[in-house]
Amino acid sequence: MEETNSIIMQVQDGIHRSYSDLSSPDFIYKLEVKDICKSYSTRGQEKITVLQEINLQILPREFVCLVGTSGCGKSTLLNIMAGLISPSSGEVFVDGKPVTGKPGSDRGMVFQGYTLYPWLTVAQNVAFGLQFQKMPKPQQRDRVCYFLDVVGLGKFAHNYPKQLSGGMKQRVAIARALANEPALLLMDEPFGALDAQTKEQMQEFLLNLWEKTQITIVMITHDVEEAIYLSQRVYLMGTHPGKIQLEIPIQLPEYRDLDIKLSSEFVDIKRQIIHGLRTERTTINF
Ligand SMILES: Nc1ncnc2c1ncn2[C@@H]1O[C@H](COP(=O)(O)OP(=O)(O)OP(=O)(O)O)[C@@H](O)[C@H]1O
Repeated sequence: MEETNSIIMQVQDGIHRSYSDLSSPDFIYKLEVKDICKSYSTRGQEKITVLQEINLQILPREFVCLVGTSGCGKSTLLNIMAGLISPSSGEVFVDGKPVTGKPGSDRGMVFQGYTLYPWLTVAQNVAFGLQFQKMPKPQQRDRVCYFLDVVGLGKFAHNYPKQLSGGMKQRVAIARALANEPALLLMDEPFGALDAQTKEQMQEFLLNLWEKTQITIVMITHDVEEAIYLSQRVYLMGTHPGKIQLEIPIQLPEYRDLDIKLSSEFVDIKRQIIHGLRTERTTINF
């Protein structure tokens, strides 16, 4: 392989996306987390440090998952990336620009709970953010139709959320985030509430969507198999305080089907991550 400074060196076999040359002076990470620390002051108790010196660099069009034991600070970190909460120190950059405000057209967010507005139709939910951009109505309609088709829900535009299954609701939430055309999608356990079968369908759907788009995705999950199946890199977070414990490049072909979960390569990676999580759990002092 020729590209010596490219992340594709980490991937064996299969078809690769051509990432830019990391050594180029013009190279800008899609997302860069620099020396992030976060402490909370709790009433009557001393300050707790939740995140300590977190540094991450995410490439354009990468799919990266964060895993870690409960309470290690994953959601806090994702919310800092989104600009929903401020770090105590350090900075986050998207496309080289510091993150200062709430998610907008550059950063989309999808949460675990079904965060749709129950009084709005599916189409109105997807259009919600577009109204704030003051986009003309015909353009809004086109954009909503397009993204409902992308998530396979074109026929449900006039339905209400209560008429949809859990997986369908999450697809609407993804369409709503995508409708703003973010270059970066931040997902906090988006499939955590789904049954095993729907979850696998959604994993296939998301991987397919990612393959078809240029989008960069950072996702939190408790499901180690999900993290390996979806991403190019997994970060294992340690706890008390939260920190990056291990970075695991996922050396699997980029185009994957669900059966890859049964392969020996996949199981080897799973073993590595599960051992990392176990070690972390046994070193926690409560
Ligand atoms: N607003 C807050 N004030 C005080 N402590 C907080 C606040 N938000 C989170 N914490 C604490 O920060 C730590 C990290 O929480 P966070 O939700 O980021 O963890 P997590 O890894 O996402 O957990 P889980 O996997 O269970 O969702 C926890 O100990 C939590 O109690």
